[in-house]
Amino acid sequence: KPTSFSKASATAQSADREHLSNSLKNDIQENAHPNGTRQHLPHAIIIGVRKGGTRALLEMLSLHPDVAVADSEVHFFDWEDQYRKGLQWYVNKMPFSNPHQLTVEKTPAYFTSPKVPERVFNMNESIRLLLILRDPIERVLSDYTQVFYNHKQKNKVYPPVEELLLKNGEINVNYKAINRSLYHFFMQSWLQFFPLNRIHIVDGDRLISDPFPEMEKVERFLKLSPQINASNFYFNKTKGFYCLRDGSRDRCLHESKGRAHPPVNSYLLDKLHDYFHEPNKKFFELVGRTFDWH
Ligand SMILES: Nc1ncnc2c1ncn2[C@@H]1O[C@H](COP(=O)(O)OS(=O)(=O)O)[C@@H](OP(=O)(O)O)[C@H]1O
Repeated sequence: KPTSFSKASATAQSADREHLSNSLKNDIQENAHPNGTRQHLPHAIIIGVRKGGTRALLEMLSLHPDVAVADSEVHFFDWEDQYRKGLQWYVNKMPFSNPHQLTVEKTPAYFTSPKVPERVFNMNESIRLLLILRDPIERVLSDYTQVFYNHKQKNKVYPPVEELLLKNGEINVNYKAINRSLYHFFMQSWLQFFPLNRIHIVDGDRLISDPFPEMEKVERFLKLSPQINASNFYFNKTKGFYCLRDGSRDRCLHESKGRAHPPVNSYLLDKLHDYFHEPNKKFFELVGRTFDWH
């Protein structure tokens, strides 16, 4: 059990716990399909980070025959109205799978949502968690780009990136995209409920540049037989990213994945590097590992 188990116990009276006891895990119907497949609570969850490469990770994991993935983001633990629907609702969102398969869902917002670590712990304290992180500055720019395009789709204007990143000449710490890249802050919350060896961190920058070795590590963490191969990946020059090859089927990620980021001048980049230096260091200490972040 995590060392902070007593902390979790102390909050056992919380509304969440009561809510969960109303939908006891034993009462859950693992809906059976006539073909023998069933829906299960997830054995592993990709908890984030937003824009870290969560979709790529899920798609790459689904190359494995012993993995069944929920295609859409479920947002069970982070959206109050969904969480109130209870675990049966959650199971109903899961894919039908064979007995030998692991069920996996991904919701990138879980990592940064304050109530989620305890809620996941209450469901299954020995669940395996996958966290994909990339250079915090790249993540900020990717986050900005995502929101920029969301606005564009609705014919709305969105401020230039510099305007959001800076306030009175300093990094705007209230800008959400900056805040979400403070990995050490959110990681601390997860480590209050889960030991480090239950959280596998995927290097999102490496998943982009050379996905196969990262996926081998994921297979090992999930105790899956090594079935994903280097031949499952090929570099698509037009897309500028690796795409997947599954039997004779080739597929790249959606065009919204791998978009160009706005150019940022070197003055602002230096400021961002300075700003993230300490938080990154704290994160490396927390997880006992370093990453090639600039
Ligand atoms: N193989 C491959 N193909 C395309 N894109 C890839 C791939 N591997 C990782 N990525 C990176 O994934 C980034 C999007 O991250 P997420 O899927 O976590 O975004 S989201 O939070 O679900 O919106 C996305 O961010 P952007 O480059 O900013 O679009 C990609 O850099």
